[in-house]
Amino acid sequence: MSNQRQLVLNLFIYPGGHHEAAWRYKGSEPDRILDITHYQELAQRAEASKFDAIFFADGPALADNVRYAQRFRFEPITWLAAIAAVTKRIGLIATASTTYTEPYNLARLFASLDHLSRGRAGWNIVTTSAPQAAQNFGLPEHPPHHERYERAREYLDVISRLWDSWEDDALVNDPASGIFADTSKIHALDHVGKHFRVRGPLNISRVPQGRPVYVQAGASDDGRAFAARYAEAIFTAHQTLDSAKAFYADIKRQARTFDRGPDEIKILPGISPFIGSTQAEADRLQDEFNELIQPEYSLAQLRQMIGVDLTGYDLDGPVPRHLIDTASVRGVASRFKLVVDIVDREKPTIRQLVQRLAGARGHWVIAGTPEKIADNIQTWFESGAADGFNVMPPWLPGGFDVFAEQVVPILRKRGLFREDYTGTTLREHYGLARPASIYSNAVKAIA
Ligand SMILES: Cc1cc2nc3c(=O)[nH]c(=O)nc-3n(C[C@H](O)[C@H](O)[C@H](O)COP(=O)(O)O)c2cc1C
Repeated sequence: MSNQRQLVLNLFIYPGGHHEAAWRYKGSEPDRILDITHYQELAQRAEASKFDAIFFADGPALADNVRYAQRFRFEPITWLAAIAAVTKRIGLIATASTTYTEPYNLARLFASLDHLSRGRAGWNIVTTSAPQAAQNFGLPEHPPHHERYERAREYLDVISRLWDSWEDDALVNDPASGIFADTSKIHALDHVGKHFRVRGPLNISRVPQGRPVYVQAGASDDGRAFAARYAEAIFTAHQTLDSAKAFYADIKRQARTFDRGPDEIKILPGISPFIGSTQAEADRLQDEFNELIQPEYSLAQLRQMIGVDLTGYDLDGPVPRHLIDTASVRGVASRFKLVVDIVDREKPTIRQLVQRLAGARGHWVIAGTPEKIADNIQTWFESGAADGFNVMPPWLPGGFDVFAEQVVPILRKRGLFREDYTGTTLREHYGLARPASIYSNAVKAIA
């Protein structure tokens, strides 16, 4: 294996593809959106390309305008269990909310996924930004941002101790002696806090990875501080190299204040590539998708991001910047700023702006030849902007296939990406240590 620093590559699967109109594209398979074999095949393809993991986003509410786009959600942990059954190495990252779940239940779900997959589970920790979720849980309103993070911090302390509550050698399972478990190595938490009261211990032995890999995607001050303290991988959205470099440096700096080294956190921006044999062909492909967008959907998305409804405005006229009130941020603060920066930097028409966001909701969308995509990936990777990427194909499966067949070999030839797996767990793919239970002492480094 090359001892050169290697890229992390995840396949970020959005049912129907990341471009909002992907389901209408001639190369898509819209009728397979609820066909588990479609996702099993995608995972097998990602595993054949030696990707680190696949990842599903999630939220406990119908968050988008499903009249015009395939934006509903299956529950990802159950879906990943079916994918685990037909794969052996690829990591399996599911999103779950600290605001709308309870630590004990979620600890069991991820412990089951890590056991059944032999150590491939990752948890994308979200506090849930979609305010409509509150209505599904009997809350009068969506908890404010800072309160969600306060709850998330307590949540992480509790769930980490649940996963640690069986020491690694607590499970004996010895029919001869008749001892199944050494109960002196199984620990109650007796946690009483502001948000949770959890006695513990967990009702299953410690998982192969010790704990699932902690993934997070915070962007606000609270989010970044949380990520610097707990996250082992961070998903993030950036349009420019400079913005990505600034984020990368900030997180690594903050991690040091928690005595965490730079290799303990992998920073993974999203990239959504339109690939063609020439630049013109790649541009045409992107135009083909953008011609399929439906303004009713796009303007509703834009309203969620910047709090302004541009219905009725001339799509080929300028974005009315004066209507965007930067003093009172709407929606997800980081996405709000990202869109306002595009408007200020590029002065797009409304149509150009919604087309810009149609590809991946504010993530980096790039059209070009396989060499150009590989060059840009290498530049971000080598200039301190990324430890790897969440690959977000505009459409599936074709958008992933062309990346795997035409870009990955170039990265491999440049020594930037693995020829083959050297480990079997997600921690080993990411080069992360396996944490020991807090009830024992040494941190057991990976082999
Ligand atoms: C790649 C990526 C994936 C995300 N997936 C989800 C998700 O599945 N569910 C969710 O509620 N939020 C998701 N988010 C939003 C983040 O959890 C977070 O709320 C957002 O980046 C704003 O940061 P903040 O929480 O610090 O305000 C995602 C963000 C990124 C960049």
